[in-house]
Amino acid sequence: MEAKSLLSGFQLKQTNPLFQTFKEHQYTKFQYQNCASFKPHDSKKLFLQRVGVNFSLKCKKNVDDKLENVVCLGNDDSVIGVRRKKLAVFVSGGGSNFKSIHQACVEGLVHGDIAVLVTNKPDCGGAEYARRKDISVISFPKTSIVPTGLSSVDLVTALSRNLEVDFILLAGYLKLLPVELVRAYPKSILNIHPSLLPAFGGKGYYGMKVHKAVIASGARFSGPTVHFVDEHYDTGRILAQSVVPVLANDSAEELAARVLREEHRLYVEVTSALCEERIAWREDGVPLIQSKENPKQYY
Ligand SMILES: Nc1nc2c(c(=O)[nH]1)N[C@@H](CN(C=O)c1ccc(C(=O)N[C@@H](CCC(=O)O)C(=O)O)cc1)CN2
Ligand SMILES: NCC(=O)N[C@@H]1O[C@H](COP(=O)([O-])[O-])[C@@H](O)[C@H]1O
Repeated sequence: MEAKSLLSGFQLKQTNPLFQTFKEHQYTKFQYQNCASFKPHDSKKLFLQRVGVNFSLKCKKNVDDKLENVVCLGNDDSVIGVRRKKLAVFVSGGGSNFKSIHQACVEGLVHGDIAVLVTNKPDCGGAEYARRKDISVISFPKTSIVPTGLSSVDLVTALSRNLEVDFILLAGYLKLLPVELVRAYPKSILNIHPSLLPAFGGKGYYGMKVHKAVIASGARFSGPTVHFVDEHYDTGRILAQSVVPVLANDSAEELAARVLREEHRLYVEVTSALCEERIAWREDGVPLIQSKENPKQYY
């Protein structure tokens, strides 16, 4: 259903105090996400976006006195929309991608919240940040060094049943995810890798090892890849990539820093699309992202 025709189906009630807010922001045009799949009586909240700028107004004040989910009222005052998602992030180190995604959730760039951090290194920088932000931390896997870690079965229960996590984001997690978890979250686990997969991926390719291999190869370009996770290292379906130059005199550290800056941007962009249900699957199994600015376009 065309957004325009749907818009005519909803009388935006100007008497509602929320809609007074729209006037303050001089909204020129609305882009309705996934409206066609909702019926006026659905009790979901519609995630409205101002075309060109991702701006999400929210229906009630939260603890930070910030606005939360927008409400689009149907003729019968019903509400519809995209549900805010729950995320689990897996890290093993400093967690700069994790921090970047958390900040994007707080600022409203990502329609989701980080429910839990999972790590095999309970003392890592990512875990320390999580504790400072009152985000739950789970240790995984259970080892002699980390006896408090969860088993694979207990982790699946904790994430899927107790925390009701929608999506899992790997961000510098350096262990192979168990098959139980991969199968429990089909098409719902992403990983970011610091090279243009399928090049420079697989067992042994992580952190600085990747950038050293890229430089040694003479490659002129590198960049991050966000892909869905399957049962093997780095072989899941590629969802997004971004390219940065490899300069003639680059050290591995300089290249790593250039790629990492692009990782932070790309992972937030992809997580935003994931939480707004803007991921589509081509007939040949390739995942695509629906453009925020023009829903008829995919990339
Ligand atoms: N089932 C999956 N699990 C994980 C994936 C995946 O694609 N499928 N991605 C990795 C992240 N990763 C690359 O993006 C990656 C991480 C670690 C390794 C690796 O070789 N690890 C070493 C151990 C390193 C350590 O313990 O310090 C190893 O397994 O020998 C390769 C790729 C996360 N999990
Ligand atoms: N193969 C996995 C891998 O190498 N992942 C890489 O680990 C770094 C984690 O940094 P962060 O902890 O600061 O986000 C990132 O560069 C990420 O691409």
